[in-house]
Amino acid sequence: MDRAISALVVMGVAGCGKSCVGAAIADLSEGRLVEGDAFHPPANIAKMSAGAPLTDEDRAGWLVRLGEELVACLGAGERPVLTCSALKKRYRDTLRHAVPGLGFVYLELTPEIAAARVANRPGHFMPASLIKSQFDALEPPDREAATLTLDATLPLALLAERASQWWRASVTAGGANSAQPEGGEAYRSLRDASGG
Ligand SMILES: Nc1ncnc2c1ncn2[C@@H]1O[C@H](COP(=O)(O)OP(=O)(O)OP(=O)(O)O)[C@@H](O)[C@H]1O
Ligand SMILES: O=C(O)[C@H](O)[C@@H](O)[C@H](O)[C@H](O)CO
Repeated sequence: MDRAISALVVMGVAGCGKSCVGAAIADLSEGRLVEGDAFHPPANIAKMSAGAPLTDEDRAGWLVRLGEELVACLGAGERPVLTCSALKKRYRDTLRHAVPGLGFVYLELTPEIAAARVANRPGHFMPASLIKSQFDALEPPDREAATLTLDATLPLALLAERASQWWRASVTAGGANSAQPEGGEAYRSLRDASGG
């Protein structure tokens, strides 16, 4: 069944730019920004603040809650842009189960840059010491349907424009092209490597 991308998840490790890029995409696309971190239970925030990485169990309820929030937004006629690390494929599948046809924008960067960004962000609960565990858990969404991989070091405005263009294209293709992974551009796993 043809399906347009109704909602976006901006994903990647801590420090990749999910909040900044997600907000910029929401502005450009008349979407509603949903900050995934706001839905972590206090125990998860306390655990990360103490320098301990989250486990699959820690994240399970959080991901279900995020799926519910996406459904509620769509039910209210909004276009949600969710920021969520979504590090593993099964995490992304939990969100896809809640919202079929979900699009993922993956902000890719190196551990070194992620650590530097997290270290230079005073007042945020996430310590740079957890960056390695983020990459240890990361399963890049290569070859998964409806995913766009972007270089997280590109200028913020360019990242937001490319993601918004891709989302707009998916809406168009949803009416005309197959939703199969090999179908329209919006449904393939794309890597935008054209640089700045
Ligand atoms: N494209 C970019 N170029 C340069 N710096 C960026 C870019 N995107 C984000 N940053 C900077 O990197 C830091 C992390 O950005 P942001 O908080 O949006 O990442 P995040 O993925 O939401 O992090 P977390 O998952 O830890 O909340 C911030 O200081 C931000 O200003
Ligand atoms: O899945 C995770 O390990 C967590 O969601 C982290 O990614 C934090 O939410 C976020 O990055 C805070 O900085």
